[in-house]
Amino acid sequence: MPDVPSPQPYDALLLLSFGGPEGPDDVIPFLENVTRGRGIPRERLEEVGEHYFLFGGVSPINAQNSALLDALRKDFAETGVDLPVYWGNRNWAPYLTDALREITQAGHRRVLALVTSAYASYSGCRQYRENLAESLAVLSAEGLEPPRVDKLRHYYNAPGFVREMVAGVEAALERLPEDVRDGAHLAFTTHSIPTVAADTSGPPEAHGDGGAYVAQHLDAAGLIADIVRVLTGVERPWRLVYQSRSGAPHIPWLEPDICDHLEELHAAGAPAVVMVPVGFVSDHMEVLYDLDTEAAAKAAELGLPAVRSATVGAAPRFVATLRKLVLERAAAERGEPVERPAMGRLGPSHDVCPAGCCPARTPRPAAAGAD
Ligand SMILES: CC1=C(CCC(=O)O)c2cc3nc(cc4[nH]c(cc5[nH]c(cc1n2)c(C)c5CCC(=O)O)c(CCC(=O)O)c4C)C(CCC(=O)O)=C3C
Ligand SMILES: [Fe+2]
Repeated sequence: MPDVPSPQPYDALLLLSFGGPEGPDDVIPFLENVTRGRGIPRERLEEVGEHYFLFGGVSPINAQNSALLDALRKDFAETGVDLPVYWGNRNWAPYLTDALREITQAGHRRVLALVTSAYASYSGCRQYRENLAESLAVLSAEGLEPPRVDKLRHYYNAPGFVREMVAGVEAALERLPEDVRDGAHLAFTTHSIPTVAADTSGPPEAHGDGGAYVAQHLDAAGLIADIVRVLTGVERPWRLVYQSRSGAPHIPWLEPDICDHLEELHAAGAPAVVMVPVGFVSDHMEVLYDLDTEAAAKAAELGLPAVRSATVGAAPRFVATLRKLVLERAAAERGEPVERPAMGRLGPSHDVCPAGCCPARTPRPAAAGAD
């Protein structure tokens, strides 16, 4: 009899994401949820609200997560992985607390959380762990006995993520006019964050030379650029740039911005650019507005041929890599020896965030980590 892959000790997987508005009336309440106590200027909120209104007040992120949820369930069914998959968000329905309540009432005791952020950072890692702690506390206060929740390791260097991004860059290059294809630059983009948050991202011992956030993105981007070079036989210049900056202007955030980078490329005579959203796992608003709308308009204004490569979304190869990570972690929790596939130079991330990992400005209780 073939081995049946075991997810034990886990009895539920939780897809944990950001959430987004479903219509015009949701936009402001959603933005209020996102920015509660975070000191984002009012003007920035109004500006970001306009991005959503441009798309009928609907963020694409919920549909993207539904698709990922379906793809995970289908993959698990096909590979014999017996693990129910739930979904909860930080900022909009379905809310995390409701998902965890449902999980608790179904009798599940060990939950593995998969967050829709592939990298280390306060926003993409610890903040989700704080959300977990908060929701678990709410359930305890309701008299329920919530399950233990662990968090899956960062997957930016998992083979299925990297290979899917590579395939996306290859396909994007094909969409460029042939005469500029070989000369195209690769602009890898991710969410800008305050430089303070970048410098302290990841485990404390990783701080000091810029933090894990930038290091992990550089590792992934360099690797993708290198594989694309080998596959196409053409070496293309690449750079990691940033997008979606918010916060007050006097606080330093990671730079350069993608639009400034496009201007620089144009001034330097670059014939074309592929924008590679390496920092994002699906086509949510940051991708559809900041890249496909704003940066695309900037490139058009400059007369710079530009295409944007795909995010991994619910691609089968990405979903398969997530399943392997779930089974790897389950085996590790059972105390079995495991392979930890990882590409690039940094190696596999820790299973459990150590104390002081991606610290908050104001310390708050966090679950699924050492502190
Ligand atoms: C690192 C990172 C990721 C990637 C990791 C991950 O994917 O989690 C991410 C994802 C996302 N960010 C999103 C939306 C927003 N982020 C904001 C604000 C902020 N993001 C930050 C960082 C990140 N954000 C930061 C440091 C802020 C400043 C304030 C704060 O520290 O909170 C604001 C407030 C307005 C503004 O300032 O832009 C909004 C509306 C959406 C949903 C998109 C949709 O609706 O489709 C998604 C997936
Ligand atoms: Fe954000």
